[in-house]
Amino acid sequence: MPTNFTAGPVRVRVPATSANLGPGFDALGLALGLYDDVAAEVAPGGARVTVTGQGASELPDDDRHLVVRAMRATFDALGAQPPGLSVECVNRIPQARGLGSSSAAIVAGVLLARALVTDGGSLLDDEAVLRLAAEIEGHPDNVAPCLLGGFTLAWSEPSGARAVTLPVADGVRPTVLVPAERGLTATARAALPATVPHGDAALTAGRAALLVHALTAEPTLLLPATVDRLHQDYRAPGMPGTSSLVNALREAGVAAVVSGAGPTVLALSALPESFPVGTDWQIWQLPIDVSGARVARGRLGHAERDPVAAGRKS
Ligand SMILES: Nc1ncnc2c1ncn2[C@@H]1O[C@H](COP(=O)(O)OP(=O)(O)OP(=O)(O)O)[C@@H](O)[C@H]1O
Ligand SMILES: N[C@@H](CCO)C(=O)O
Repeated sequence: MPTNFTAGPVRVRVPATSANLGPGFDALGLALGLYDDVAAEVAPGGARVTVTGQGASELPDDDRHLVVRAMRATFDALGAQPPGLSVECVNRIPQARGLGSSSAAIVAGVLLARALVTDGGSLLDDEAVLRLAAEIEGHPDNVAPCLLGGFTLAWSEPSGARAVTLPVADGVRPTVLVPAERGLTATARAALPATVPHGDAALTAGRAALLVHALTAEPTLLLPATVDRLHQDYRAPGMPGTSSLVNALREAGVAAVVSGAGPTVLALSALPESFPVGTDWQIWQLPIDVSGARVARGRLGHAERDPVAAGRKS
């Protein structure tokens, strides 16, 4: 059992992620070049969280904050609970939009707690970090790309979540179309049926397999490869604007899907120049993040505190 915590703060940069990618429900995910920066250090008592950027006036500033909850769960796993925590968050990932904000917060918390415990890396290896983060989140398809970067395929075994990273072919250009309205993943999951027709399951399994090929080797197949029958139609009544935009983009030949549990739309191929998206949507072309979460020693610096999203092109 460790009893010592490292001196001084640690910080982490965590990417946004888009899960499902159409037919890969709870399995496929992509890390995107839009980041939250979080720093933490051990403090005398209680938890104090400061937030700037996304969610600044809305998120809790104490033990209820998701980063702190993930840190506490990790300290429990490591057998060493510090008296208190001081946490600073600079958030750029919009929350409850389908861009993996909760997974980013969880991954940040798990990695920060591990880095604050002396010898934390040997007590909790990277595979164990994935298992713990996926357990806290409830499914592995966002935490895997957030941790590993790139295009990931995640699955769960009796011992917990596992994931592999696959190379993405040139020519895959993610664009996210982000609405003002929010949608909680828990609500979107409650809209799913307990069973689906065999034909829908068979079609979606085939397209998920095709999607791995399309993303890694043949992007011209992205449109047929992103057909899903497991979740998007069931969730459409709860996000009609998202559903209409996905359908319109697909009719225009764009491989568009609901990002995660929505309501953001992810396009994996370029939008036609004059496509009428409407003014309700923010349109961001984002690079694929290939590094995943990055931990460093020290407080957030000037660059990490800059609220403008690095890599984001509107
Ligand atoms: N950076 C953060 N700090 C603290 N809490 C957060 C943070 N990001 C998300 N949360 C919590 O998670 C909730 C959103 O999680 P949810 O899983 O519904 O959406 P998401 O992760 O943004 O989308 P998706 O899982 O579909 O990609 C927020 O309402 C908030 O309670
Ligand atoms: N696979 C998850 C991703 C969102 O967290 C879902 O669609 O519910």
